[in-house]
Amino acid sequence: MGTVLELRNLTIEAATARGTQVLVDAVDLTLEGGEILGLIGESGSGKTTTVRSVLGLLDRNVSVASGEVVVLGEQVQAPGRQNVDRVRGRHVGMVFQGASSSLNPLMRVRRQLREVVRTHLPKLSAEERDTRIAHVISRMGFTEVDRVLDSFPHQLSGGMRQRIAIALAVVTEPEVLITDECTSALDVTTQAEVVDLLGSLTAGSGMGTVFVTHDLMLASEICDRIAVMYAGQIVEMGTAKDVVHRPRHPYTRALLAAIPSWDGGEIKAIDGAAPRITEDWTGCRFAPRCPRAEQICTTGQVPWVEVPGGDHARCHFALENDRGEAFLPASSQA
Ligand SMILES: Nc1ncnc2c1ncn2[C@@H]1O[C@H](COP(=O)(O)OP(=O)(O)OP(=O)(O)O)[C@@H](O)[C@H]1O
Repeated sequence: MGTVLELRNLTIEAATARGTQVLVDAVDLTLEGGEILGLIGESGSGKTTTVRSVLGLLDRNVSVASGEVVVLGEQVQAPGRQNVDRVRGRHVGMVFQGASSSLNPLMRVRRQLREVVRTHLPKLSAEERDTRIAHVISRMGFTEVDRVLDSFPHQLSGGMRQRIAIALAVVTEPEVLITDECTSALDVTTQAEVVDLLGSLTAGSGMGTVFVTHDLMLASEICDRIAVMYAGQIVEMGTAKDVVHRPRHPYTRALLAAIPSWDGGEIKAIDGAAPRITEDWTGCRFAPRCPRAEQICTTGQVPWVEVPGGDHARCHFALENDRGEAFLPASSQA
């Protein structure tokens, strides 16, 4: 289906009163049409900044310092260059936490959808536009299409509103869908419905979805691949199955250990906090909190290690567990 989004060696910095802070550091990611890529990590790890760069929505003091963002083969972000307007809304759709950020409370759903289609697909006739709108609403799982289209947002439940927000994002049939904590404000049942919906919209389509969440278990349910972010870097990248069942980075293992009832055992919070990253930082960012850290981890570059099976981890000890024992081959761990 082809690559729809690439982040190449993307570094994003913020100018702050305390000097330059590196928010996203040399991130490489690709998204294929038809796949869901999870971007997960603790609050402050740089997930939102990463995806906002794709949408051209960085804060005024934040900018791309090096690298590039490429959508459908076209560079849309690079240092001193931003060309996002052509793709945003038309080729890149977005859904954020809480539908209220994308819905206009004063407009009926039908009018909101019409405005999006009119803006991004001006050549469609009124009839084609309305056919597309009715179609997208039924794809969202609504059976009473007209009733939903004639509603104001406040007349719908939270889960329905979030599905309308998704409809607004996909009505133009974008190749890239960015979702940022789009299920966080929902109860568990509604969350599952929205996750299923994203799965069915993406699978087998030409659209790739980036699913940003702090919830590793939720990501493992919906995503094909998962990228784990820590202090601005991708520290592990692999298939969802491998990242959850054979985590290669101590941070990923710590995230899993912090999940209630993951293995029925004790929940272990990750002590300490992620460091503030400046341009002269060296060594592994997780080393101060890592149970496996040794002297080598505190200086120099940390290698991006390919592990058998094709996944990657940014760790000197990616081939060992926290006790320093070599991992068994995947085939013997089932
Ligand atoms: N405009 C800004 N100026 C300075 N620092 C910023 C700015 N915006 C974000 N940051 C910092 O960048 C880091 C990454 O923030 P970001 O929101 O991308 O993380 P996140 O992983 O998405 O977290 P969350 O889940 O809480 O949204 C944080 O330390 C944050 O404080």
